[in-house]
Amino acid sequence: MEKDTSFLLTGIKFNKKRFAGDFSRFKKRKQRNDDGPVDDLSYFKREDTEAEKVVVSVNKKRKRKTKAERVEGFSVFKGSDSVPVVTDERSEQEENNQKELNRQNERDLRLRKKYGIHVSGNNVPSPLQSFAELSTRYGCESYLLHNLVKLGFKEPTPIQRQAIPVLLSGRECFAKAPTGSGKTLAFVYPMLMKLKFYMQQPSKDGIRTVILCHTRELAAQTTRECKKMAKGSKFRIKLMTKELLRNTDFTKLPCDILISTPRRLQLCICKKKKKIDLSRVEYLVLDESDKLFERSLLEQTDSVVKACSNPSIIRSLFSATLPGFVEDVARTVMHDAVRVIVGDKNAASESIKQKLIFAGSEEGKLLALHQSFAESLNPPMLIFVQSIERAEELYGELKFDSIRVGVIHSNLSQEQRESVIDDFRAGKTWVLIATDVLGRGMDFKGVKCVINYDFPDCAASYIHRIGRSGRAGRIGEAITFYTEHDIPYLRNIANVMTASGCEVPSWLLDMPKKKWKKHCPRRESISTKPKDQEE
Ligand SMILES: Nc1ncnc2c1ncn2[C@@H]1O[C@H](COP(=O)(O)OP(=O)(O)OP(=O)(O)O)[C@@H](O)[C@H]1O
Repeated sequence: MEKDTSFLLTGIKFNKKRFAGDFSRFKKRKQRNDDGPVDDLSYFKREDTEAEKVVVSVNKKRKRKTKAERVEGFSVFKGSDSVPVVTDERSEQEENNQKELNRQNERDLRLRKKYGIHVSGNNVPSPLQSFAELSTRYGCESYLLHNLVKLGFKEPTPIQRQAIPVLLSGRECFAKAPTGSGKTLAFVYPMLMKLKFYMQQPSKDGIRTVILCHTRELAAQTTRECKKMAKGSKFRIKLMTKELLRNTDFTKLPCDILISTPRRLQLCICKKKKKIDLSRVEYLVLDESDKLFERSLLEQTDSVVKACSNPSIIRSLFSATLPGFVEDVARTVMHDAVRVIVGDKNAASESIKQKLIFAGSEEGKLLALHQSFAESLNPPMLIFVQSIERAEELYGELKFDSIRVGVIHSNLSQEQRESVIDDFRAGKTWVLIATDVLGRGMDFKGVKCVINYDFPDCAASYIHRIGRSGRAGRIGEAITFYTEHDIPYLRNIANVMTASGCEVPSWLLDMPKKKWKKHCPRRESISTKPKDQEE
């Protein structure tokens, strides 16, 4: 039965004779749909012309190509597969556009291959060929480009080439790139570019960006880097300090970028009065994201992520290590994200020469350390131990030697920690003994050598610790002492070494694999005193 559509034409006098041609076309379509219900959606479909069929098939090929680009087995970051629907007739212009698009895709693939960039996700934006493209493609303000020049950065690093366009195109980003490869700039710079529109009239919308860092030291360092990159702008960049936490009415805090540890920010969220409002945050960065999602920080991180409730928020997760559980978390919080992986998944930075030394016993470690100082002390140097107690013990052993040594761990006050770091940065101390509190994220430019005095507790911790050297393309050295306790886990380190291009003796690779849970064995105390003289 024909549906009565006459109400659509009420009040219109229709000259059927004059528009007979058009009228007959409508009639034909009606007839065709007499077979089925008129309100079927197919009523609105029209037959593809031959030209359109060609375009559609080109689009299908494009669609397949985009999918092939994804890293296999990774389906988290699926989203809008927004291949444009071509409805108009194909013109010469469109054909040229398609050719240009294909050329662009090929250029992107070549560039990614050259820099070891792997991407997954839909319609991933083209990587940057140079920093100049920030201006030509994205209209970056000149003061920001000048800041890059002042910082001496000539070329983007691989992670910057890909992550910056992803964030600038308003996509969420899940990124893994080697230690010391410039991830901080990769997430700070696009933020500064996106926030630019408010520069003339600072926003009164409260906090617009949050960067979470796992330690106060890293938060302080990131704040400093942000300020360097934003120099010349009016951005209000704030570090969440103890004082700010205690004395601030957060309902009135003018702030564009807030950098904090999850613990301090959680305290502000839970405050009874004058508490912080994060519901308007536009950008949330979880730096060292795998650490932030570890059990010790998970609850605090989670409450910050929840408090940043703006539905159009752009979140990004950055780290040099990317275990499966972080991807699982990403699945639950991110939407239409792009995943960017630079280099091998389980590798350390390739510019670090890695060595394993069998020290036999605790005594043997101390001897080996003294020997390496005597042969070639190559400061500045970092020495990692597994506990606060052992850090103090080793400091006690070395402080009377003729080398300038410092120690840092979480039992020191904030002021003491800051002063130790300042001394190390200024070259007043040459050797810094540290627990894992300094194992991640810290950028001491000149560190030439890292010694793992105590074997690290997991592969990720190994990668981050040794990554304190060999930063920004410099050459570094990493020496790891091991004793009988550590032998079952040697194979895991050997795997990292192989993945980062280091030569590893074949006997090491023949060792059985052992699933690595937190390895923190009881070790004899560090002491040169004969046992009967120890207190
Ligand atoms: N494009 C660039 N060219 C040269 N140096 C750069 C560039 N971008 C960043 N750097 C420098 O590289 C060093 C390492 O950067 P950053 O601390 O961001 O590394 P990262 O990838 O976050 O390392 P980690 O994983 O250890 O935290 C810094 O000293 C930074 O100033």
